[in-house]
Amino acid sequence: MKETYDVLVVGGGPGGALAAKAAAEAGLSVLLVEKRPAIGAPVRCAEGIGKEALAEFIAADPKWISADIERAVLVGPDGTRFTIGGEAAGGKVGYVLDRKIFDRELIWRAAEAGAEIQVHARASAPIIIEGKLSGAIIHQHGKTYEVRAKVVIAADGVESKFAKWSGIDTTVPLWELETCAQYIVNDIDFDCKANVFHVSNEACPWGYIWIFPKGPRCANIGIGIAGTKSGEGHRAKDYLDKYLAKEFPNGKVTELIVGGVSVCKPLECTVADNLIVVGDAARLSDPITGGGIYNAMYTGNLAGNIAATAIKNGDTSKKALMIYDKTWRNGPVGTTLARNYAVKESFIKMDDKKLNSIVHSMSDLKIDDLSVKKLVLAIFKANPWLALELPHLLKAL
Ligand SMILES: Cc1cc2nc3c(=O)[nH]c(=O)nc-3n(C[C@H](O)[C@H](O)[C@H](O)COP(=O)(O)OP(=O)(O)OC[C@H]3O[C@@H](n4cnc5c(N)ncnc54)[C@H](O)[C@@H]3O)c2cc1C
Repeated sequence: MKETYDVLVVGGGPGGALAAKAAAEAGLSVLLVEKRPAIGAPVRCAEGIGKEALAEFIAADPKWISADIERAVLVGPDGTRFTIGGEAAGGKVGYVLDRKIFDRELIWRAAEAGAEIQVHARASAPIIIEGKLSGAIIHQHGKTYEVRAKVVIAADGVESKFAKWSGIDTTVPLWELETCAQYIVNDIDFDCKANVFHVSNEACPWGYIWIFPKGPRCANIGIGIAGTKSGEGHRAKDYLDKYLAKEFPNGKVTELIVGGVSVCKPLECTVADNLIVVGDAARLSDPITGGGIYNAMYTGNLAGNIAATAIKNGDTSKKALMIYDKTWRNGPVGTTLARNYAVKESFIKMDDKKLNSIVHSMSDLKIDDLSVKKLVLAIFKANPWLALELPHLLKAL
């Protein structure tokens, strides 16, 4: 590890990897530090991503794809199913990744572009000189390093501390932090071409249960519930155990993971002097699905490029970096997050009777793609009472 770099990236997930790659490709000296000893492990993810979203950054490769997904199925509290996909989705839909391999591939590409990668290297504090962020203290193998950088990219995920240390309020309200548990379940009979989402206040309050195939007889089966709904005897894992006992009593569990997903609004501002915040650290996971791989890749790539321009122009002030914040916020990522936050706020608090009514009406719908906007408009059409109950949601579309 050297003492000085142009860019220091904190975190080796998809956001950090894309940031490091973009900055290195622009000719900058880049150090990426990852606190865990291995990139991509342990996996804290259900690993689903849309095909088109993925293709923006990397061509699909069977070595890190676990399953090719042809349809999505929404299951209501009473078991009513709404399926979308197949021809209606133009044969696209998504993949379930193998993130242990996928995350390593992304990091490898950053390294290939020239970024230095250090694992088991934890950023523990920012270096502040004359009131300005100037690098970070890094701990690795019992040694402490002072690493200076012109720009730090905080890609340290949902548990992010770096932005907070640098003066940005990153607090996630407990009710907007989904607490998740997921098993890899083997030896099960199920539709291995479908990602399944169950909604039910009784079975998964203020969240959902997912079944994402990993292979013909194997799936990630998990649950996210609102932090405020979790407690002794009814933690995410307790709900998941109940679900598994009912739906897949003979499934063989080979892995358990737990984790958190923020479903709040993005940070009010994602830059500061010499700092850019990306991905989950910027609270950019989708408020409805909790998905954040694409948004992390998108903002990581953008951050690497903006950092390169700012450094070349000799101005890495908050004002100069604001173009990063404006670009993602005013583009498709920001507008989708804002709309889906409004959708989530309205739907999450509905009782099971209302959820059933919506899923029943959806099961009769004929819509031609997976867009949330089209789906919500169609639901409103079939459930006119929603327009009275949720007028602000129509405006947000
Ligand atoms: C149970 C669960 C299921 C999910 N399912 C999906 C899904 O199906 N699809 C989807 O798109 N998204 C899903 N997500 C969300 C997805 O995992 C994240 O949105 C995505 O990984 C964000 O990427 P990132 O690079 O911002 O952060 P991360 O991938 O979290 O990477 C951050 C990295 O920073 C490292 N780090 C943290 N602090 C430091 C430090 N101080 N020093 C050095 N390194 C540090 C961490 O170890 C970590 O490796 C799920 C999340 C959970 C918890």
